[in-house]
Amino acid sequence: MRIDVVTVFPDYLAALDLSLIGKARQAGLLDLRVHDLREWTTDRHRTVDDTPFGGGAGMVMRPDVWGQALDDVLGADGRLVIPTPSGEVFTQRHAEALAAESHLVIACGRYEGIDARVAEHYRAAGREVSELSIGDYVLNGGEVAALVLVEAVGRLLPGVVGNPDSLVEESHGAAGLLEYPVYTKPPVWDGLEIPDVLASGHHARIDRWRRDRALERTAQRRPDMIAALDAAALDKHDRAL
Ligand SMILES: COC(=O)c1cc2cc(CO)sc2[nH]1
Repeated sequence: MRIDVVTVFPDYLAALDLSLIGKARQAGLLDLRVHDLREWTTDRHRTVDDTPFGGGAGMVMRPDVWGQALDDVLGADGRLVIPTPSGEVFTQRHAEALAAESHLVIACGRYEGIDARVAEHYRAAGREVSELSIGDYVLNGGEVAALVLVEAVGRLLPGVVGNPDSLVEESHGAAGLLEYPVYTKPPVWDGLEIPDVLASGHHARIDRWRRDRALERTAQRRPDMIAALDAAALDKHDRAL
C-alpha cells in the first residue's frame, strides 16, 4: 500500500519512521510519502491560506494550492482522506476499509479547514473522498489525526504485526468487545495477585474467563458497543452474565 500525507508541517509525521510503521516502510510493506503543501505554492510568501468568505475568525486553506498538490499526488488510484472535526468519527471499521485500498492520500488541514470545494471537486471527479474525525475533541490541525489513521491502517497490512492472531482479540476487533485485562510476571506485585484461573493451565476456563471480563468491561464502559453486538454472537453463557 502507498500512503501520501500532504501537510504544512511535514516534520509532524516524523514519528512514522519509528517502531512498527517504520519497520513496515523499511520492509517495503508500506510506501509512505510525506509532502510539504508549500511545494505547490507559487508566490514569494508561499501562501496556503486566505480570509474566509462570509467573514468570521481564522483563515481558510486555499483550493488552488490544494488542487495542484492533490492532482499531483492522487494519481490514478488515490483515495482522498481528509481529517476534519466535522467528519464521520473514525472507527476500526473505517481502518479495515481503508486498509483494503491500494493508495491513500491524507490531506492535513490547518486553520479553519480546507476550502469545501476541494472535497467537492474530487467527488465530482468520481473519487471516493472520506472526511474523518478521530474523536469529539478539538485539535489544531489534521496532522495528529493523520498519525492515528496511518497507524490504525498500517498495522492491519499483511506482515506488519508479527502475530496476526493478536489483531483478533484486541479492543474493537473482530469480537466487537473491549479487550479483557492482561497480566504478566511477577505473579504477586505490590501484594496484588493475578486471577487464579490464568495460572490454571485450563485453557477452556481461561478463554471463558477472558470473554466474561471482556463482556463485563464492555457493558460497564461502552454499553453502546454491547447494543451494537450481533445477538447471534452471544452464546447462552454470555446472555446469563
Ligand atoms: C478530532 O479532531 C480531528 O480529527 C481534527 C482534524 C482536523 C483538521 C483541522 C484543520 O482543518 S482541525 C482538526 N481536528
